[in-house]
This record gives sequence, structure tokens and C-alpha cells, in this order.
Amino acid sequence: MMKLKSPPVNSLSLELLTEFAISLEKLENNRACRGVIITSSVPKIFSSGLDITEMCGKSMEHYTEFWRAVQEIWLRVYSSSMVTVAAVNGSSPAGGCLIALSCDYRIMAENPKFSIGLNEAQLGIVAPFWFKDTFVNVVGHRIAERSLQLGSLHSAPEAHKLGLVDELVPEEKLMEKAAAVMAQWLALPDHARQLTKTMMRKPVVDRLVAHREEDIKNFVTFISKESIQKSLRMYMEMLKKRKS
Ligand SMILES: CCCCCCCC/C=C\C=C\CC(=O)SCCNC(=O)CCNC(=O)[C@H](O)C(C)(C)COP(=O)(O)OP(=O)(O)OC[C@H]1O[C@@H](n2cnc3c(N)ncnc32)[C@H](O)[C@@H]1OP(=O)(O)O
Repeated sequence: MMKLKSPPVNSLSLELLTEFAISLEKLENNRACRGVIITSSVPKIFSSGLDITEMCGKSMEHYTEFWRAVQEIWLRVYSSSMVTVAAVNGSSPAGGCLIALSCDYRIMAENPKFSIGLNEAQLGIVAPFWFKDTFVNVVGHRIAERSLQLGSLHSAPEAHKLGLVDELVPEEKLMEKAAAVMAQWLALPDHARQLTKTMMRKPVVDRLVAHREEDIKNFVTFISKESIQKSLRMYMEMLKKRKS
């Protein structure tokens, strides 16, 4: 099991992304490990997505390093040879949702206050093509398009209805259910499951691998624009105001 632990809200900072990638690599290289459940040890939050402070007021070099780390974590989770189950035990916007979407199966705590979705548009930013492709592969083109254009965050019941999560279970049963799903998936021979997963996911993975440097350049150009920086600053202020 891998538990995201970066209070208060599990923002995906460069440090957390780097630790996450190293942990995944260790598991991937351990032949005895055939599956991983990804969850959070922060109450009510799975992950608040990419750490917005990493994308505000920093240098081009920093944005480059940060985006490479974001790409890396997606590539590792999405193309993992292990069975990956997301036990979504709290809200999961944007980058947090991407991690869940990149797993093989998603189980979410049945709490209507928890929400999940790719809400980038609400921040005035655009989800990159590989976020979009991952989303489309889970919910289909129409639902993904509407949800992305509106930057929707879906409540747990709504997310289940849309197919964004596979199952809802009472909060106290979440880990038990995740373990049961893992056992079901691990009952199959690894090679057949792994080849099938690769067949389904390879075109999307290959697309980023082929355009990785271009994608970094696009991100750095986009995020460095003063209008985008202003949107991000306003969003952070809104989060702080909402709190007080
Ligand atoms: C032309 C094509 C080019 C393509 C270019 C591609 C460009 C793509 C660029 C970027 C993609 C980004 C994807 C992302 O992941 S962006 C992050 C989106 N995340 C969110 O919108 C979530 C925001 N947070 C919340 O909604 C809430 O915090 C929530 C997670 C629901 C938790 O709520 P609550 O428990 O009430 O906690 P607080 O709101 O009080 O937050 C506690 C403190 O944490 C700070 N915070 C929250 N989220 C983040 C974050 N993502 N990054 C950094 N900091 C965050 C919040 O401000 C509070 O701070 P403080 O205590 O100092 O007030």
C-alpha cells in the first residue's frame, strides 16, 4: 500500500512527486510486489492536486523540473506493470484525480462531500492532452469533454454515475474493499493482464513519450504568461478567503 502523506492537503509538490516516483520504482523492481493500493493518510483529502505554489512566481528552470516530475509520475502509474487500485478516501481535484484515473480501478468513499474531477478550467488553466486522454479512456469522449470544459468537480455519487469511479463504499469499508478488489485482479496470471494493459494504454503513453520535451516547453510557456500567473494567484487568494 502507498499512502500519500503531505498535510494539510497532499498537494503534489516537487518533493512529494519525487518521493512518490522513487517509492513506485522500488515496488516496480520488487518481483514479489504484484500490486499497489494508492490512498491517503490525510483525513478527507486524497490529494488537492498539483501544488499551485510550484507553478507561481518561480523560474523557467523550476517549472521545467516540476513538469518533468509530473510527467514522470503519470508515466509510472499509468504504465505500471503492477495492479493499481486507488482507494479514494477524500476529495481529489485535478492532479489528484489524474492519479486516481491512472490506476486500474477506483473505489471511492461514499461521502457526498468528497469531490473529484479535472477542474483545471476553473483555475484558468488547460488540462494537457495526456490528462485529457487518460480521462477519455475512463469515461468516454462526451462526458470528458463536458466535464473538462466546465472544469467540473463531481460529488462521489455523481462521479460513480459518470463512471469516473468504479465503486462507492462506506468510508469504513474502503480499505477492506480495496484489498478484495486487489485479490480479484491478482488471481489472474500477471503476463496476460500486463500485456492487455499495455495494449490498452500504450498509444496514450507513447504520445507523451514522443512529445515529452515539447510538452514541457508548452507548459513552461503557458504557465509563465502573466495572465496565467494572475489567474493562479487569484485562485490561491480565493482558497485562503474561503477559509477565513
Ligand atoms: C495550450 C496548452 C498548454 C498546456 C499547458 C498545460 C498547463 C497545465 C497546468 C497545470 C495543471 C494543473 C493541475 C492541478 O492539479 S492544479 C491544482 C488544482 N487543485 C485545486 O483546485 C484544489 C484546490 N484546493 C481545494 O479545493 C481545497 O484546498 C481542498 C483540497 C478541497 C481542501 O479543502 P480544505 O480542507 O478546506 O483545506 P483548505 O482549502 O483550507 O487548504 C489548506 C491549505 O492548503 C492550501 N492548498 C490547497 N490546495 C492547494 C494546492 N493544490 N496547491 C497549493 N496549496 C493548496 C490552501 O491554500 C490552504 O493554505 P493556507 O493554510 O496557507 O491558507
